Amino acid sequence: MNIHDPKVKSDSQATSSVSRPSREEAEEAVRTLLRWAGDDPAREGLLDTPARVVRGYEEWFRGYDEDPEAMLQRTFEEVAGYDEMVVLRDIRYESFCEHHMAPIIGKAHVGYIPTDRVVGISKLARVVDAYSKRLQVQEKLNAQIANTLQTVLKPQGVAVVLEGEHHCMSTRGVHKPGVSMVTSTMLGVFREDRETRREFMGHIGNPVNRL
Ligand SMILES: Nc1nc2c(ncn2[C@@H]2O[C@H](COP(=O)(O)OP(=O)(O)OP(=O)(O)O)[C@@H](O)[C@H]2O)c(=O)[nH]1
Ligand SMILES: [Zn+2]
Repeated sequence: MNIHDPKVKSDSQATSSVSRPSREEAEEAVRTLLRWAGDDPAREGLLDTPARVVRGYEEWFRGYDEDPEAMLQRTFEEVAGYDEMVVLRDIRYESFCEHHMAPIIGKAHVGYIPTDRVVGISKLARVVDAYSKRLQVQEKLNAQIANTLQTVLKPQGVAVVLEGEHHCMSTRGVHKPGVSMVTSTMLGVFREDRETRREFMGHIGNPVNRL
């Protein structure tokens, strides 16, 4: 698919201009898939399944209704001049690959060096969640988290490393369980300064060695 084709919608267009079907339409789509799988949606064990699946979608894809930039608005300046690296490592995330709608399960490691204000650490994890709970490719998820932190907090730099197991690779297709995809986005001083990057990697440990 050529995403530069004007007929192909970009991510932001796709999420803002699409009208949502009703809950009943969504449940009917699940019944169609159940029939496609070869089962009978009218049998007792499957009667409530469409409603459960739709409730599951509300949870798995709640990120479309969340605003990551708004999550970062409250910051704290009283940190006694602390201007060193802040790292949150091993943030579990659960996402879905946009090619197969299969789970991507992994860990995010997020670091930044504040300029004059810090953000509550739970908000870093909330931003990871808000972008995870959407259809994703790992590279995009990685870039979105890093770019949002950089744009809103305007720190000296941001580092985000993601590890993820893609169930589209482990449970279907090429069938390679245990494979972890590692991606990283380095911005500001993390990109420019090798020592800063090395300090961050030291804090999170080498993802590949920790599997
Ligand atoms: N770069 C990248 N690739 C991904 C991600 N998630 C899934 N993929 C890959 O996306 C590709 C889609 O390839 P296609 O050939 O269109 O789909 P497919 O026929 O189902 O391919 P197979 O998975 O190889 O069976 C596959 O190679 C997936 O492994 C991701 O987050 N990043
Ligand atoms: Zn996939």
